[in-house]
Amino acid sequence: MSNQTTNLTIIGAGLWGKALAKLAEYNEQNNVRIWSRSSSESLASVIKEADVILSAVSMKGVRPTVEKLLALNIPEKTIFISATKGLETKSILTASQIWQKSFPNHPVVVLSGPNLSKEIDKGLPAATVVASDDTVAAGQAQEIFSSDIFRVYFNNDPIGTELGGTLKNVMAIASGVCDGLQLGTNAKSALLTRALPEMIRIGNEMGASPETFFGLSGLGDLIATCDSPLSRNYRVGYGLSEGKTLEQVLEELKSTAEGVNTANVLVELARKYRIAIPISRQVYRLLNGKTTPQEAVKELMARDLKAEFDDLDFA
Ligand SMILES: NC(=O)C1=CN([C@@H]2O[C@H](COP(=O)(O)OP(=O)(O)OC[C@H]3O[C@@H](n4cnc5c(N)ncnc54)[C@H](O)[C@@H]3O)[C@@H](O)[C@H]2O)C=CC1
Ligand SMILES: O=C(CO)COP(=O)(O)O
Repeated sequence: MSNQTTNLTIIGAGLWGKALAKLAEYNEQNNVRIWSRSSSESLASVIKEADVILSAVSMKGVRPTVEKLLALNIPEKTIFISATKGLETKSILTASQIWQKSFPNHPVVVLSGPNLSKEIDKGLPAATVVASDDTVAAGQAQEIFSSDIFRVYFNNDPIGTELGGTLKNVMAIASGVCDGLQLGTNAKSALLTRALPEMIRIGNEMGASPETFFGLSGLGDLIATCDSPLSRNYRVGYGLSEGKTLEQVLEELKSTAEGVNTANVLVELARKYRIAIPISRQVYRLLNGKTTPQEAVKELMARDLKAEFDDLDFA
């Protein structure tokens, strides 16, 4: 590991931005600054010396953040890291796609993995993935965050890495429903196992490598989020299964549950590219008051019988 100081500015001081700041500060060679909309300092002053700018804002904050930064003449060598897990309404772009389209000459890295912020805050061990077409930038991101409590892998499939974290949020809502209705371990196992090919089908259409979904950012994050009451998306599903309205659940949560918006965007994406998304579709219907938790389960069980692997393209 190099001893050179890296100036890192984190934008977004929510749960994830703060946890990432703590992880970066754990390594003494990093000089970390954190900024949010309510900060007293100007954005221009906190990014002035930045070698790396990490965005941990929620999906709806990505475009406004990008627009603020576009006005600030950032040197092309500055690396952007995107830690958001979501899809933009209308454009159907991921956060890193927005960053890369807006800053085509900058290296963009995705950071995603099974990383429940409350566990990370306690200093519990965890692992994640940094992914980029730019291997040097990915290596630098790896150095910033790697420590004896955080193991950072890299790959060169940013879209696959990002989609793992994004699509599992919808599955976590389904999983919360499954547990809330006390459907049992067999049902949960079937749900999570069938969730993976559904995520891979979407990934195939968006240019991701199927194998990425079997890694930490796919299967890893699916397991973490779908089996933990620390996950806000899981809690959305659990709350709905208890008969609460979505508004009630979100009010109680007082935090971001990206899966709600992602489910709505996914239905558009599936329509456009004719992708079968049976689980996500039931989540969408439930979130939009078009079905009940019990009815959604019945509909999934009544689907046409099919071969287990006939819809996966691993080519
Ligand atoms: N909390 C966690 O365990 C993890 C969260 N993530 C992802 O990180 C992202 C942020 O999540 P959290 O920090 O947990 O959410 P949060 O609700 O705690 O914080 C959201 C942050 O986004 C900012 N924001 C929202 N709208 C904005 C706008 N229009 N302009 C500028 N900033 C805006 C808020 O000021 C706040 O700093 C989400 O995409 C989430 O899926 C990823 C991994 C772990
Ligand atoms: O992405 C996460 C863990 O990897 C956080 O999940 P929630 O957004 O559902 O809390």
